[in-house]
Amino acid sequence: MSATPLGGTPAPSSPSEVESFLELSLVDEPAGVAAVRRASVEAGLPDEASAPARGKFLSLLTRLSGARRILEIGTLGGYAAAWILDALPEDGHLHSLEIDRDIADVARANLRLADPEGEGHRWTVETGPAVKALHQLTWTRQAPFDLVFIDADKASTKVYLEWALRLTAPGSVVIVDHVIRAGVVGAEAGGSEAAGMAAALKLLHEDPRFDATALQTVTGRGWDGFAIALVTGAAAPGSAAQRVTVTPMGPETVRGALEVKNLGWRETFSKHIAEDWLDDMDRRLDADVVSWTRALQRPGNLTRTAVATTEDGEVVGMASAAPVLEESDRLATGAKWELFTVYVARAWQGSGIARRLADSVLGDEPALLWVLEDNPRAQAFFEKLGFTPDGAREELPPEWSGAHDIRMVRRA
Ligand SMILES: C[S@@+](CC[C@H](N)C(=O)[O-])C[C@H]1O[C@@H](n2cnc3c(N)ncnc32)[C@H](O)[C@@H]1O
Repeated sequence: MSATPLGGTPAPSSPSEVESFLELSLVDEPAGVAAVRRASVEAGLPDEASAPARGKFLSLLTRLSGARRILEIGTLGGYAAAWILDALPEDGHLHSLEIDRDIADVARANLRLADPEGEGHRWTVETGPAVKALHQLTWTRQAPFDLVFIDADKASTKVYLEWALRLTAPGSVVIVDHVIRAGVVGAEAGGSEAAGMAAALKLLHEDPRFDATALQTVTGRGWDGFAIALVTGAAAPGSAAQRVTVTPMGPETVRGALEVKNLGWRETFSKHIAEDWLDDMDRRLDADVVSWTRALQRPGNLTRTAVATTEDGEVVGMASAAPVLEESDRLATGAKWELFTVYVARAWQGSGIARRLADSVLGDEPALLWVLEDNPRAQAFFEKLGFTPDGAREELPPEWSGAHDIRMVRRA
């Protein structure tokens, strides 16, 4: 049959006919993307590019996830890359890795058709073995990537997933294409590709830093499938961070928690607050320990606290939240809880502890927080927790040398 748009006849009756039917009915290939597909065929590239419906899926995923920094492993002629670029915001960047020099040259020429002005700032095709490039990406400022698309040599997929963990942040999305090929998924099915995919699926399942599923699909090329994973921010299995426990603050952990907080203030605010003021804060530590301990034990205390403690009993992180007190905040945002503090000792930063602390005091309830306007790192962390700036801005007291806080809100 010849596939026809909705309402056409006869009905499609095979996977390739259904695929053509869906493409005609649903997937409008943008002109630049179509040009890349045609140029790839003319260049005689292997017929291994994503199908249009898969390309559109990647494009939608880019928009759904709000991804700005994207990593693709396995460029081929740049067909999937062109779909991603079609959805990428103006200030976004796609970094794509291709081992074959000739193929990478074709991909660059193709992507110039789709995005002539974007080379070097909206997109880059890097030639060479992906593992080498991934190693170098850890030293550049391009990571963390918001979205990683793994579509290269299947035997190495587990290794690419391990790199993806190093090059992403909690909230990032990872797609692995072709986890299923002709129904083959397990190592027992034989071959290095099947073994590679089986190892990748095992990692996606067992490593708490991923929360993943896989869907099998039928395309014109046969029985296929992809996995999709969220990077969770949990600690690596077996790592020291995983053995850190998060519990409510008690009298025995108040001092450690306040020491972590005071150090956090020095690291974060020393350019805004005078040294004397920070020294005073340290001198008040004993008095603060007494007042925090009393406050925690006071009947009806509504403040929620959390501390992160190592196996040796050292406090390496703390967080606190309380019901929103300011009527104006509550009315403007609908938030129930205000996150007051989240601090993690420097040596433990980046290991998922801050997220565990914040989750412990907020759960998933609507919440707000105020954060220094000039602290993009903290704002990026809170964005990964689901907070967004709502436009409110306040000048801080005089000792803050004119600095401002902005309000960030996480709705239900
Ligand atoms: C399935 S194709 C990619 C298709 C492309 N993502 C798309 O959907 O349009 C796989 C590509 O990965 C490349 N590749 C294979 N091994 C690689 C490696 N070790 N490093 C980088 N690229 C690799 C191949 O040369 C090939 O072009």
